[in-house]
Amino acid sequence: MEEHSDSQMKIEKGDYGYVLEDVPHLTDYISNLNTYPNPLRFNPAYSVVKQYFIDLDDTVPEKVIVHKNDTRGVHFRRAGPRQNVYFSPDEVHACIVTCGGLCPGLNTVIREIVCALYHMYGVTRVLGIDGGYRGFYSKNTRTLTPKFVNDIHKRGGTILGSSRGGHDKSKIVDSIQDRGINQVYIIGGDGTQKGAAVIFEEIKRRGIKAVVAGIPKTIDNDIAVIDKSFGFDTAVEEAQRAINAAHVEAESAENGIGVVKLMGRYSGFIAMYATLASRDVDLCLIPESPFFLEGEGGLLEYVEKRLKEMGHMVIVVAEGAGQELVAQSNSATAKDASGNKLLKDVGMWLSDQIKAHFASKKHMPITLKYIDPTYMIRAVPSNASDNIYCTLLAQSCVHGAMAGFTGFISGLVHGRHTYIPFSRIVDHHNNVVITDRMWARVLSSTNQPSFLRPKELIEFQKAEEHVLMEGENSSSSSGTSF
Ligand SMILES: Nc1ncnc2c1ncn2[C@@H]1O[C@H](COP(=O)(O)OP(=O)(O)OP(=O)(O)O)[C@@H](O)[C@H]1O
Ligand SMILES: O=P(O)(O)OC[C@H]1O[C@](O)(CO)[C@@H](O)[C@@H]1O
Ligand SMILES: [Mg+2]
Repeated sequence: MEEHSDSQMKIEKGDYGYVLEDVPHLTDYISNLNTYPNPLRFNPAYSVVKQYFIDLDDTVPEKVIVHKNDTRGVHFRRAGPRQNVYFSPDEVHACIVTCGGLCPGLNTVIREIVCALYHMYGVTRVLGIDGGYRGFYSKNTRTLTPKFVNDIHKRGGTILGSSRGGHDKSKIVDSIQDRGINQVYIIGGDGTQKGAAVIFEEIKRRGIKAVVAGIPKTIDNDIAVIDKSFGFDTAVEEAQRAINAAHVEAESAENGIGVVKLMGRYSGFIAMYATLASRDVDLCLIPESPFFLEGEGGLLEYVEKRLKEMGHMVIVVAEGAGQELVAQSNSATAKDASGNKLLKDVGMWLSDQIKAHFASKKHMPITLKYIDPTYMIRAVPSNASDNIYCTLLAQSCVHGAMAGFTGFISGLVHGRHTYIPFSRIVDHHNNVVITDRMWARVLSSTNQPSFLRPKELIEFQKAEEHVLMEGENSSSSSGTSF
């Protein structure tokens, strides 16, 4: 195998077009490190497992749908415990931080990192950093023990608190160095993982023996490469409650309309999945699919038609949908502390537009109820399947850190736990591909028009072909496509 690496990527190439997009390791920049037998060998629960340790060469392919003449393509290192580790248990001083918006499952991930460190590896020093990145240099820490975290997975939010903004590289790495922290677990979204990559580079530059490991988080489910982000299923499940309420309200009134706004800043995965799960939705609007209100084939014409047919309708709108239309009536833009654009309230705007349209149609009075459950769907504790998923992500992350890997996130790729370099997930988002079959399923379930004129449709198809030719997997790189 020949090895190519630069500061961004560590790539190994093998036969038949095999590519390993590897993650950094402490030995890349520190020589003569001691190794120790993995303590799991002596753990009564795990020592009975036939082949518990991961083969050093195990990797997971990025693409599973292949053709006869395809090259083997990109692979990621398989996650899991290694025979030998690069830390002795009493040497480890770990810390955990949560950043960005809330997401169901954050507390489960915290709990399971602490428990894996204690129970699998015999580590007893774990710190919680309060209030996101700025907590490293402006707040007190708290000691995390299995007893302290025992019940936290039953609560929504994060016991550590979270924040946006406040990423100061030097102050954060100074704090890590001053406290003697040598394992940094960072849970957060794309912004957080960009920040984690910067921390990793600085730690490496200073030559410190400390690993940086991320667990990607966002209920929007738009993180590249991975099958699905934790908390997404819970959020979709919770969204059903709002959609049900909207349906009940709409059905009970003459020409009743229920409008539900769901999260999704750049991508419509929550809206799309909540719509498909519910089957009560007549119109689903997402950021990826443009729409227009007035005239033939427009949204208002469809609403009128649907009301005439059914007597009621339910609309689900992702918060990032139609932002360019809303901006025409309200052009002020603001940003949050992390520099993310603050969105206009498309749900309220859409409700007003629909009301105004029907106000002029005296023969067709409507009753519209607007439900905004945005924060309710992310503030709940994670459901059963997300709890298990969070547990495995946390354990994988701990195994990787103990094995000396650094600058990685732990993520599920086609059902296998892997270590993925930061650079692969921070550079672009996953989006709903509206020329994929999944979006077609939504259109056929709601019966809504696509709002795309033939010329626009051709442009979307061309853009998608271009992405595929560049070797990307489009939305099927995410396990959210079937
Ligand atoms: N490019 C960057 N470099 C360094 N730090 C960053 C960068 N982008 C964001 N951060 C830091 O990461 C933290 C979280 O970022 P952000 O508020 O964008 O949330 P996120 O992790 O993307 O999660 P969410 O899914 O809620 O958007 C903030 O403290 C922010 O300062
Ligand atoms: O109001 P906050 O906390 O900034 O979070 C809102 C954002 O968080 C997200 O869930 C991203 O994770 C977006 O969908 C949403 O725009
Ligand atoms: Mg983000």
